[in-house]
Amino acid sequence: MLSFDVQYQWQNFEAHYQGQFAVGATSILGASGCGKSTLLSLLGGYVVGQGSIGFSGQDLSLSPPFERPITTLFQSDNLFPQLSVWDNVAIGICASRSLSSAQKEKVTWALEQVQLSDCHTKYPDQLSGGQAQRVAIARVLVRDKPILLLDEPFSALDPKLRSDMLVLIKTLTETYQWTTVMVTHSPADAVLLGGNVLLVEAGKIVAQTDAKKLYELPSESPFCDYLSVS
Ligand SMILES: Nc1ncnc2c1ncn2[C@@H]1O[C@H](COP(=O)(O)OP(=O)(O)OP(=O)(O)O)[C@@H](O)[C@H]1O
Repeated sequence: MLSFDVQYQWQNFEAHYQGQFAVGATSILGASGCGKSTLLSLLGGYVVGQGSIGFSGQDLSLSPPFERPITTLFQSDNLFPQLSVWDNVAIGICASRSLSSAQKEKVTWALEQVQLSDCHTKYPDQLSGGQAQRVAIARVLVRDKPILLLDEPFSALDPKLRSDMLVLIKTLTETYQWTTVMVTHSPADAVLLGGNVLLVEAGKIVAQTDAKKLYELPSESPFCDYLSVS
C-alpha cells in the first residue's frame, strides 16, 4: 500500500493530496493544470512537499528519488540517445553496465517480454515512438521496483499502439503485482488500464471510482462534469 498525506505550494498553486494506492493500477484524471503531475512528482521525489509518503511500513518522504522503490516513465526522453537498446536496458540494473551472466540473462528476458529482442543493437534514433517506449518498459522490468509511475507515457503514440502499450502495462502490473499510477488526459486510457480512477481538481483528489464504472456514475459525481467537457 502506497499511502500519502502531502502538502505542496508553488507560487499561487496550493495542493494537499491524501490517499492510498493499493497494488494494481490507478489512473489520475483532471483538467490541465489541476496538479496531476505534481502528485506524481511528489511520490517520485522530484519535488518535495510537506507530510508523509509511506510504502510497506517505510517512510519515503525523506528519501531521494533513486532510493525510492519507484520507477517513472515519462511521455518521452526516457532513453539515453548515445546508448544502444541493450545498454539502455542494462543501465537499469547497473550504471556501469558491466553485468554478471545472470544480469545479462535478465536484460535478454526483459527485451523478449516487450518483443524487441531483434532490436538490441539499435540506437534510440532508429526506433519508432512505440519501440522506444517498449525499451523503457524493458528497463522498468529489470529495475524490478514495486511502484511504477507513468506521466502520460503513451500520449504521442497512435491509438492502436497506445492501446497495445496500455494492455502491456496492465498485464505486467497484474503479473508482477506492481502499484502502478498513471497520469492521463484520456478517460479511455484509464478504462483500458483498469483498476481505480481518481479525479484531481485544484490540487486535491475529489473523487474515486472503479475504472469499469467510469461511464456509469450518477450525474452528481464530480467525474460527470469532468467527462462532459473532456
Ligand atoms: N516546480 C514547478 N514549476 C513550475 N510549475 C509548477 C511547479 N510546481 C507546480 N507548478 C504549477 O502547478 C500547477 C499544476 O501543474 P501540474 O503539471 O501538476 O498539472 P497537471 O494537472 O499535470 O497539468 P497538465 O495536464 O497540463 O500536464 C500548475 O499551475 C503549474 O504551473
